[in-house]
Amino acid sequence: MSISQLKEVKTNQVNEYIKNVYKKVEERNEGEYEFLQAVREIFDTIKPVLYDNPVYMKLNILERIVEPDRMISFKVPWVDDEGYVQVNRGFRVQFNNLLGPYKGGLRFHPTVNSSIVKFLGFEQIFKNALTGQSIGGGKGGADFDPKGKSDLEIMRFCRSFMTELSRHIGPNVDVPAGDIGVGEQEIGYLFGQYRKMRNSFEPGVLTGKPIAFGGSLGRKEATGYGTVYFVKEMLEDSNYSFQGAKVVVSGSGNVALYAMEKATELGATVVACSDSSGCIYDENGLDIEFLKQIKEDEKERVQHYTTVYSKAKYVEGCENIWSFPCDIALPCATQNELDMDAAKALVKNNVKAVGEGANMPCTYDAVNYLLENDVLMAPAKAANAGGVAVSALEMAQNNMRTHLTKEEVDARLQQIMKNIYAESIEAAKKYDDSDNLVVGANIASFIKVADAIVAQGV
Ligand SMILES: NC(=O)C1=CN([C@@H]2O[C@H](COP(=O)(O)OP(=O)(O)OC[C@H]3O[C@@H](n4cnc5c(N)ncnc54)[C@H](O)[C@@H]3O)[C@@H](O)[C@H]2O)C=CC1
Ligand SMILES: O=C(O)CCC(=O)C(=O)O
Repeated sequence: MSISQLKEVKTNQVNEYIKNVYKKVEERNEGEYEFLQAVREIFDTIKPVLYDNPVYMKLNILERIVEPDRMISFKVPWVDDEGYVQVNRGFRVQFNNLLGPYKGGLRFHPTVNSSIVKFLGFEQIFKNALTGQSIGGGKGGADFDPKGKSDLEIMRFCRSFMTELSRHIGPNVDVPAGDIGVGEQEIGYLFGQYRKMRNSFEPGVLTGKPIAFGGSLGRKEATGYGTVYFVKEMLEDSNYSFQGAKVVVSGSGNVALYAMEKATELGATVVACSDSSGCIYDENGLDIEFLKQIKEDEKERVQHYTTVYSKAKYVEGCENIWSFPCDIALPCATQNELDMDAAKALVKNNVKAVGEGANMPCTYDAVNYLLENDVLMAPAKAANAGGVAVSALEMAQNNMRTHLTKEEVDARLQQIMKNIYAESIEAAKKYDDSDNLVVGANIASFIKVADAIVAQGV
């Protein structure tokens, strides 16, 4: 057999293996579109690694990686302010703990279901591997909508949620944190109930805690800052920077606010942001301090911004955010918020770079369209890994009963984001002969997890 024939045989074996495993994943997870989307993106990008390491196929790494260690689903009854009992469904997926305790956030949002939790948990495995810290992959949440609930209702919900979750987690077992709808306040209530259930003060069981009982300085800012640090590395490689750039950010929650703050600090003008109702736009730049005040302290909608800044424009409908011209787009709200139409609008307006602050914010076809049109693409697994990386620093501080300063955390975060960029670009060049960071981040993280599976046996 000639060398080219041999290569063809090997390529066919890889394609056949991937096709067969994906078919099983589809059958086992019918209708779980977000999860299937996340799996497909990994499978489509790691072919060269399987080609070079056939042992991964012999040991059936793909089928082992896509099946969670366990998926927990539970009832969360709670009493509303009118005295009625409400029931929600809670979830925790413990995907794998090959590299460290299961680690990943909790999301409280009405759309939470097993597909959402599994896609997030699956992404978390690879993201956490990229951080270079000892953390495995997990995620959780509930179909509870905190919007419009009183503080007391949120507290009662959190305490009921933790009553069940507490039996499945622990500082060396599984360490949840925040995500959409779960911030410092919810983590505080969850921690309070865990402490009561266990009669034990174990700060390392949750991250994103208030500073007073073991939270890390810099955790609140870490995901947004980290996204901007990653995009900065990517831009610099193309002789470009945030200085003077026009930036559009979707969302106005934890990730979005701190991405806007850091981009502004680096000399960019943030011209637009959004919430689930609509967008605000000001070509002269938004006042980020004021935005933080209305979102974090006053819990207002973004439209409220225009009551003080009358020159800013409010546009109904969050999907309109991508029609505002910009050099850099940072989707920081939710999954699949940037679709093909949005990608086309961005390309038409000559966008230079897209940095994913949210998890899987771009649809599969949008990512490919952006790449085909030479837009620099910072994929979520790499770009938003700063939050969980600082969570791991919080765990380390809790273990050692010590505190890092905000400056120390920020310096560590910057170095971690630089390392993730370097590893991802190196893998892209080695396996894909390209600068494609989507491929690079997937391959760099996949190899770490696959090697751990091999080393730890069946
Ligand atoms: N909080 C963290 O440390 C991390 C969060 N992420 C991801 O970042 C994204 C945002 O999370 P957080 O900022 O923590 O949540 P958050 O609850 O603080 O904020 C979410 C924001 O998005 C807005 N929103 C929801 N759907 C929207 C839509 N379709 N269009 C525009 N805005 C919309 C909400 O109004 C809110 O302002 C999520 O995808 C999350 O999984 C990723 C890594 C870490
Ligand atoms: O800080 C953490 O543990 C998790 C953050 C998170 O949920 C994420 O990276 O998507």
